[in-house]
Amino acid sequence: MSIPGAGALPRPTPAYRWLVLVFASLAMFGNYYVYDALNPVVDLLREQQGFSYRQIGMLSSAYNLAALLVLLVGGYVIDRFGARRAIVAFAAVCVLAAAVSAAASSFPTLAAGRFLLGMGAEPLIVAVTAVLAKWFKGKELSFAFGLNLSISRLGSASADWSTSFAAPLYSNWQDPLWLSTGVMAAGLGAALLYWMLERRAEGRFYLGEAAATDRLDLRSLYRFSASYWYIVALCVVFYSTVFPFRSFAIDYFQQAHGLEREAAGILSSLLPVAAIFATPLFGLWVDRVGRRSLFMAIGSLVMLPLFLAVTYLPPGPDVMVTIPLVGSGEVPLTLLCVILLLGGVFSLIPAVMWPSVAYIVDDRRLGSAYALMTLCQQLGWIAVPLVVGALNDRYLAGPENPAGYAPGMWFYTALSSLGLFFAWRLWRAERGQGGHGLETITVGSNR
Ligand SMILES: C[C@H](NC(=O)[C@@H](N)CCCCN)C(=O)O
Repeated sequence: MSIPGAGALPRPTPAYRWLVLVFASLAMFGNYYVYDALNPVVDLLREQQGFSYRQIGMLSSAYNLAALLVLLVGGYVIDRFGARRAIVAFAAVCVLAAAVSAAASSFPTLAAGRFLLGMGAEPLIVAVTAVLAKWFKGKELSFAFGLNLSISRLGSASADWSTSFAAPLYSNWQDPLWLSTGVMAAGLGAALLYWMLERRAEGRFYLGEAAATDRLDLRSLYRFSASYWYIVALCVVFYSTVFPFRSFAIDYFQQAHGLEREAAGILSSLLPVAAIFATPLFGLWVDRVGRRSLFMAIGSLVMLPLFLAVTYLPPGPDVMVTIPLVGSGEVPLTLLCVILLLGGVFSLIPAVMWPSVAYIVDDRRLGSAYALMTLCQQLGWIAVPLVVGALNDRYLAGPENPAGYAPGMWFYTALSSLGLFFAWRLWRAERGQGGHGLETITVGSNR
């Protein structure tokens, strides 16, 4: 929407832009916290509610199913009502979803809460992306995206850390979820502050044309190149591996490796913590050197042996890991090394993969390209927790039978090898005649 007389208005000041980034990112902090708040209560849900691993997998998939449905119309809602209102509305849905989950007394109600969360959380991510594009286009857009993602990951890490700083809440599975409702309510507060900031900016600053949101145009399916589809395929298998692994990780560290809940939470948090720092750095590095498809292939190669390493390598000596102001825990050296390596991959691949799409797809279809990629991501991510949950149940995984977790780890490994295959195909395509410059474009080059 263009603003009348916009030409006469100044662009927003840098301080105003960065304040917008802070509030939009705090809403994302709440969003990622609520999603990950379920992970540390998996063992309690099994003990206190008698849920099977298959049901835990279904809770995860309920989120993705809702996200899949709502992403089809989310772009329309954002275009129709504006990102400003959409952010507040979707953040409010997340608060409601968190409260429904915390108050649930049965599996269907908890599943309904996670379904509702998918309806709010994924379009909230899309709306925040649209807001950042609007305020930062032609300015520090990549850096703003990087910082936004880092603050979001801090939300994920904080949910893991709640096993330490909110340890007394973990006598039952509901209190940690009430805490997550409070955190998301604060996120809604941040969304409202963002709403006020943008309203105040109207008539004072020129914000440019509203950016293309991630609106899905299914006709575009036929128009993308092979390189785009290799990236989408990598995105699907990469996130279908990492996110479900995270969903089960705290419980897995407790049951299969005998860690205390606090230590398991600290260990699991190292994945997003590594990403908080490393994602923007990898982004800056790749902008300088190019070689994007090669980096995606390297990331996929590093990931390949990690799930088998946690399953079959000896644990090694215990090491004390301390997170200042949060807590500390003793974790086996092998697990620590694997999670740090996985954290590196979790930083490298997203830092390279999402921006790479912008080099491959025409500007006018970028919104559609991202929407389609997110949609495909949800499809894979729906299926994998169901499979892993079923495998854990089928092979009677538990503290008395840690080997029962091995089939799930083999499944992650199979997905990782597919990821490596797609990354390799992308690398070959990009080195050939039809390459889009993923290997060559750098900040110094003229494209
Ligand atoms: C940038 C990317 N985000 C996504 O993949 C989202 N569609 C889903 C995030 C859900 C986190 N609870 C990422 O986080 O790497």
